[in-house]
Amino acid sequence: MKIYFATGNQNKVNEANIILKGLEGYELEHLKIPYAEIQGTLEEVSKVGVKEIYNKIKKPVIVEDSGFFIESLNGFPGTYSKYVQETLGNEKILKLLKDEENRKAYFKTIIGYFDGIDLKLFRGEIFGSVSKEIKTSGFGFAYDSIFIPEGQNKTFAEMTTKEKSDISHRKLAFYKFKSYLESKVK
Ligand SMILES: O=c1[nH]c(=O)c2ncn([C@@H]3O[C@H](COP(=O)(O)OP(=O)(O)OP(=O)(O)O)[C@@H](O)[C@H]3O)c2[nH]1
Ligand SMILES: [Mg+2]
Repeated sequence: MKIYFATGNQNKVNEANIILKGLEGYELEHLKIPYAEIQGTLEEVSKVGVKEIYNKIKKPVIVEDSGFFIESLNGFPGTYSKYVQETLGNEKILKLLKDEENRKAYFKTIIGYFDGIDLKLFRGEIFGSVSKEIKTSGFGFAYDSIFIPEGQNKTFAEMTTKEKSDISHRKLAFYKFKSYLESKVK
């Protein structure tokens, strides 16, 4: 069965394909249809977005809304992560955190699934800290070069996409989605 993934972010599709590798009976197809991202939580954006796309294609579909949340900045940039990444960027984010002791941060992903009957949300989060400098080996995207997952000594951008996808917020959310799909097949 084909499931459509409506996103404008190829990085998400790449990571989702790695995570869902080996899933029997389903095939994920990238759909480059945009959807309105309401001002709200990741959960609200995903719920409204997945219904909007379903109503256009009338086929099982997922959307994914994610964000990067910095504790000492009261959760900023959160649901505005894309806009903040495009306007401020990592250099200025690190400037905001200059001399800040509390470097705690986390990524959160919500996958919204709708097939016309079932509306489901799948959440993934990974906690860690903001690095003191931009560190990359050329992997990852956006905030990956300033985020060090808990228990690791390198940023997401210093990890290969496979290494990141073994532990990321996206992995956890897609893993729950995969378990849900496998339970439907039974
Ligand atoms: O360093 C990062 N590692 C990640 O793994 C990651 N996942 C999301 N993000 C950031 O948060 C925004 C979410 O915005 P977002 O979920 O609306 O995605 P998007 O607008 O890029 O695509 P989409 O909405 O078409 O799916 C994105 O633009 C990125 O800046 C990430 N940053
Ligand atoms: Mg978006």
